[in-house]
Amino acid sequence: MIQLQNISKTFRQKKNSHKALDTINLTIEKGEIVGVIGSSGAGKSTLIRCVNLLEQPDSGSVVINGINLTLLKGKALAAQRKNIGMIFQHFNLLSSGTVFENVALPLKLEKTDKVIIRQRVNELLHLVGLENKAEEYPNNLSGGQKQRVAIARALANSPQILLCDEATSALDPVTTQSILQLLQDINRRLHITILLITHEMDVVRTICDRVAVLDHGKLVATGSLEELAGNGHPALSPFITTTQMTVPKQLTDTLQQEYTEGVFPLIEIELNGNIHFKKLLDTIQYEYQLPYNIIRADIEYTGKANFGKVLIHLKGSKEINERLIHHFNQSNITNFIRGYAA
Ligand SMILES: Nc1ncnc2c1ncn2[C@@H]1O[C@H](COP(=O)(O)OP(=O)(O)OP(=O)(O)O)[C@@H](O)[C@H]1O
Repeated sequence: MIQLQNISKTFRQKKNSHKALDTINLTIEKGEIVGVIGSSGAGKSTLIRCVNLLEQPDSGSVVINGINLTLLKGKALAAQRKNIGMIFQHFNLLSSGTVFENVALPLKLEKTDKVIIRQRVNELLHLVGLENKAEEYPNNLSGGQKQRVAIARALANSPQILLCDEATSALDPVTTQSILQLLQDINRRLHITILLITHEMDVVRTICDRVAVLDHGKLVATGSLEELAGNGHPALSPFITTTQMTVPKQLTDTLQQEYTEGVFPLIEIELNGNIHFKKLLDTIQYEYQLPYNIIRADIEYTGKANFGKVLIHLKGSKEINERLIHHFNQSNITNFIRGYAA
């Protein structure tokens, strides 16, 4: 179990100081996969680096399986760190060493017997599906293969915890899925606790049991995606759809900001715990009996909840369109009129 208790960290540079982490309290149970999300600069890397004390917090405690790492130094700390593997966005492999040598490195540093090293490295390469690449150099591998080598190396000392700092951010979507599958497999087979940083909601949806949302150094929400999305938690919405939906060409030709005769509102609606897509369409179609066109839809489904955005062209009379928009406003359904088009 990982317990982060009242962790704070301020970076000071000349006259400037920046509080990167502000009194973070987070507990991660053994065997969990927890994703940390937050916008750029929110403190994600700093937080994950505090877990293995690559970054020393100014105050607070990092307690792992009951041992307070923040009180340890030197050899005692090094011994505890062996229990925590880490992988990075850019893999951080030794380009002058073969795949075998890269994976063997942590064991060599431990002065492990050569026969045992060979056996263990082969086991690890088998686990990550690279048994036939042992003698290759990292430069001859794809991004996904490099990350597999990094994962094998991170597991060399049989850690109970794996920290992943944007581990799939440099990979294409298909490779991302295969690395996530590998991480999930490792979590299940070896019961390794995984704490990962990501800015991709897909990563969270694919493998995380829980998500922790950081905002300006503060932990603003924790829970399963279903819980947070189901409650329409505002902390999640920036990671779902941040950009405005583009209006297609056939509508921009007649798009105008004010209502006049012959144009109809183009309305962007946010889907969250407050409103489900199906309920939204039922309201428009059956309750208000309003003709409409769905112009764009970007929807994620998690459990019973959905979240995302839809762009709808309401084609009713001026009065009924306005009544529906009033209903949205009264019901806390976030909406934004992008203009009026024919
Ligand atoms: N070594 C450092 N010295 C000074 N400031 C730092 C240092 N490391 C991080 N910061 C600052 O602390 C804040 C949090 O940084 P951090 O890298 O943890 O954020 P992040 O959420 O991981 O961002 P990103 O998604 O862009 O990687 C940022 O404002 C950053 O500039």
